Amino acid sequence: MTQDSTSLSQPPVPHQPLTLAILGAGAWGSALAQLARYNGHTVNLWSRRFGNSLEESINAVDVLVSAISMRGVAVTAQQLQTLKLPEKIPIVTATKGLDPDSTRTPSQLWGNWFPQHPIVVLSGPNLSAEIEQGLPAATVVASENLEAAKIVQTVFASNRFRVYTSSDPMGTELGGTLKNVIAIAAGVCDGLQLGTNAKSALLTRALTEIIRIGTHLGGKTETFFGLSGLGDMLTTCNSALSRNYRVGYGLAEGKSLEQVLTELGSTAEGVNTTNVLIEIAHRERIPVPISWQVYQLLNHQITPQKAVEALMERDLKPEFYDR
Ligand SMILES: NC(=O)c1ccc[n+]([C@@H]2O[C@H](COP(=O)([O-])OP(=O)(O)OC[C@H]3O[C@@H](n4cnc5c(N)ncnc54)[C@H](O)[C@@H]3O)[C@@H](O)[C@H]2O)c1
Ligand SMILES: O=P(O)(O)OC[C@H](O)CO
Repeated sequence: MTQDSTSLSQPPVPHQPLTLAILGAGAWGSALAQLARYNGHTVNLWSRRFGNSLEESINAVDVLVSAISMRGVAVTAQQLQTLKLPEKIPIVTATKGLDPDSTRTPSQLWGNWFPQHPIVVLSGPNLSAEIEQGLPAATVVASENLEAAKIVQTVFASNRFRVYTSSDPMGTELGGTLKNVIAIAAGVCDGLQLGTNAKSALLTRALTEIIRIGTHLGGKTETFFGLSGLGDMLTTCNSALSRNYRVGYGLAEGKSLEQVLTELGSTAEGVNTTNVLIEIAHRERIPVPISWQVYQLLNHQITPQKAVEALMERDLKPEFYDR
């Protein structure tokens, strides 16, 4: 068997066991902890509800990972600022959401609060239930500090989890965040049994919409065609394991949002993300027709059937505008 020539040109990677603090012992924090432990690393998995204090959990760690849902990020970071985080360690953010107060992404928030630390975004098609079963998956670690991204790559990469680096943290983060809005729409599409043609049309036009917003906010176009963009959209929009997809599916079945969220009993970031996204889109005057219908649906302004009609009856236009 010939060796992959690209691997010969890659720099040597540190394989020594590290100590990680993973904040958030929910579905994703627990799966990331399993991946890191699989590679022989020590993990302090912190929960606000049980176990060691935040101060104990971050003591002498080499890497900090945040897998907290969006609503807990600001409050946890504020707590962290009063503590002594080991100097210059990478902070990895794995949250897929937008801050409702500032409309900023988690990596922007972490970068603002901890300017001395390299910030790394971890995002990709990563349903935690599949990862915890040991099924193969891939993800992206993106940072302006490529050395930090490479460290995080080696922490998590294994024969069951392939990790790519990227120098586009904003694009990587926005792909994973914005697809949650589309996953709600995809759940509606399947719940109404609109067929395969409709689903393909929805996802293809949604990618155009994500790229329009994502590039406006600073992401690179090609990133949205990668694992953290198209890849994560395909996973989340096609799996009943996705909580955001289940929100849309439940709404199409005639359930109220409150009922769906109660039955879910877990984080569906797309609900908050839709509201923040529409605020950004209005402020920046970015057309987001699909996300707008999801927004109206979540805010009890329209039925699933009316949302489909509204999308189908929009003004006719070319698929692509000439540049
Ligand atoms: N589950 C997945 O498959 C998956 C995969 C990739 C990314 N993500 C993202 O990871 C994030 C977490 O998702 P999850 O699936 O683990 O959700 P979850 O509901 O299972 O867990 C959320 C975690 O955040 C913590 N948290 C919430 N509010 C908090 C607060 N105020 N203070 C401190 N901690 C708080 C909870 O205690 C819990 O540990 C989300 O942004 C999600 O989009 C999830
Ligand atoms: O369960 P969801 O909808 O939050 O999706 C989980 C991950 O984001 C999939 O990559």
